[in-house]
Amino acid sequence: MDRNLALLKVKGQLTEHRYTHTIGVMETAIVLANRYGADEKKAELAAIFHDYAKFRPKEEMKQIIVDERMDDRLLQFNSELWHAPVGAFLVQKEVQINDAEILNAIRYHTSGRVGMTLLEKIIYLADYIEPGRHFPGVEEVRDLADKSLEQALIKSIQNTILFLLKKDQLVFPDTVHTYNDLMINRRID
Ligand SMILES: Nc1ncnc2c1ncn2[C@@H]1O[C@H](COP(=O)(O)OP(=O)(O)O)[C@@H](O)[C@H]1O
Ligand SMILES: [Fe+2]
Repeated sequence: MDRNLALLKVKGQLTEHRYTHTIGVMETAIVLANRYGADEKKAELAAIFHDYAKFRPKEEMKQIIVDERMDDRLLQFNSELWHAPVGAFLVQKEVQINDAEILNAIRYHTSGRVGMTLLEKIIYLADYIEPGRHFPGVEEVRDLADKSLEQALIKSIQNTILFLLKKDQLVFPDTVHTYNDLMINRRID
C-alpha cells in the first residue's frame, strides 16, 4: 500500500496530536530501517498503523481480546496495552494488511516480546524516540540509537519499566521477559 493511502486510512482513526506522533514514528522508523538493514516499506507501513486502535472504546478492545482468544492476561493489566494486539487484528481486518511481519510489529509495539524481530525492534524504538517525544532520558536513547539498536532498545525498556514502578503501576511481565531476553543475548561491541 502506498504511503499516502495508508496515511489517509489511519488519519480518521486518530486525533491530530496522535497523527503527528504517527508521522514522527514513520520518519524515524524509515531512518532506523535503513541504518539497521530492515525493509523500509514494511517499517513505513507498520509505523503508520502502529496506533490504529489507540482510540477504540475499551469495551470494544476487551471484546476483541476475548473473542479472538488473545492473551487474556492483558485484561488484568493497564488497558493502554490493549491497543497494540487489537490494532494488529483490526489493521488486518479493516485495512487488509496481511503481512505477518508488519502485523507483529504493530502487535508487540507496546509490550515487546521475547525474540523480537528486527522490524519489531525498530517500531518499538521509533515509537519511543520520534522527534515529538519529550521526556527525561529520551535524548540518551536517541544517541544510543545512532550506534546500537540493541542498546537503545534495552535502555528504552529499562526506562519504561522504571517509569511504571515509580508510578506504582503493574508491569505486564512480557516486557520484563523482553528485557531479560535482550540482556542475555546482548553483544558487547
Ligand atoms: N509492561 C507494561 N505494563 C504496563 N504498562 C505498560 C507496559 N509497557 C508499556 N506500558 C504502558 O503502555 C502505554 C502505551 O505505550 P505505547 O503503545 O508504547 O505508547 P503510546 O502511548 O504512544 O501508544 C504507556 O503508558 C506505557 O507506560
Ligand atoms: Fe501505541
